[in-house]
Amino acid sequence: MSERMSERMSERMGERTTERSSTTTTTADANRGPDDGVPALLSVTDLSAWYGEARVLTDVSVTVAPGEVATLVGRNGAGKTTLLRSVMGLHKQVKGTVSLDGSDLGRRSPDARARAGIGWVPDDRGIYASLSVEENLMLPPVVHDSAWSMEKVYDHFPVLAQRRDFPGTKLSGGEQQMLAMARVLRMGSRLLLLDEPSEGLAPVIVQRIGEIIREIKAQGVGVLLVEQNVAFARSVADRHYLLAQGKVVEHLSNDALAARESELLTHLGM
Ligand SMILES: Nc1ncnc2c1ncn2[C@@H]1O[C@H](COP(=O)(O)OP(=O)(O)OP(=O)(O)O)[C@@H](O)[C@H]1O
Repeated sequence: MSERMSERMSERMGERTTERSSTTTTTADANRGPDDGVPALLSVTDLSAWYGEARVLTDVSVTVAPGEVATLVGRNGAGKTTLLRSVMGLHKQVKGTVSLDGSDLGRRSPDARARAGIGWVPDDRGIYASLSVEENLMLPPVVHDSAWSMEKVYDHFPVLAQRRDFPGTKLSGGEQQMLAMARVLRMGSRLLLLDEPSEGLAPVIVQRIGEIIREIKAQGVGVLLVEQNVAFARSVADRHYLLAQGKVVEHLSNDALAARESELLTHLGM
């Protein structure tokens, strides 16, 4: 693998209020899973982030339990992608704690975080255009014994089996999204960071992506999902963190989000 490709691999593996809330996040909440007795897979505690002098996240705390889907919702610029990038270790100007299975990841590199079980699916999907579907799937290392076999990948994503020899350039947006998700599952990632997986996709493909997220969840994988499409977020997630100006301003159950969907769409520009 060339140095450039290796660098890009690391990037891909790594990467690139109101009081009406039904539940409001506190630091104490962030240290345990959402359900009593369920330890968090991911705990982000009091995370702040900067670009130069500009502070874009302030004391954000979120958790994701195994087999749980939590979303980050909020208008453009709220800090959602920066939070995912910080969890992956791609954004380095941060303060606060990110723990996986109770272990503080400290200053570990994106590559080390990927090896620890965090899978990054960036909004541009990060497919290697010159490589075939199969090569894209085979390139990253297997990092955990829960890694999906190629048979399992093709069983869950039959379209990828049909396209296995196609170069990345010949895939539709939906196929690229499925390939990006399949790639981290083949690695054995236990926590997926998904950045707007429904963006730009036809409704029928969005529906399929939703089915896949529910299947992944049923297998115990945790998902932290950035999503602007509230209906889609509601259809796959258990809980929602509402971000505004770099802060978690509300922590909503799925029912609470549903009850306030039109208000959120109108007032938050989502
Ligand atoms: N590379 C960068 N340099 C400087 N500021 C940045 C950079 N990337 C993002 N920002 C700023 O950080 C803030 C948070 O951006 P971020 O992309 O995390 O928000 P977001 O909620 O994911 O929104 P979007 O969906 O538009 O990406 C915004 O004010 C944005 O302008």
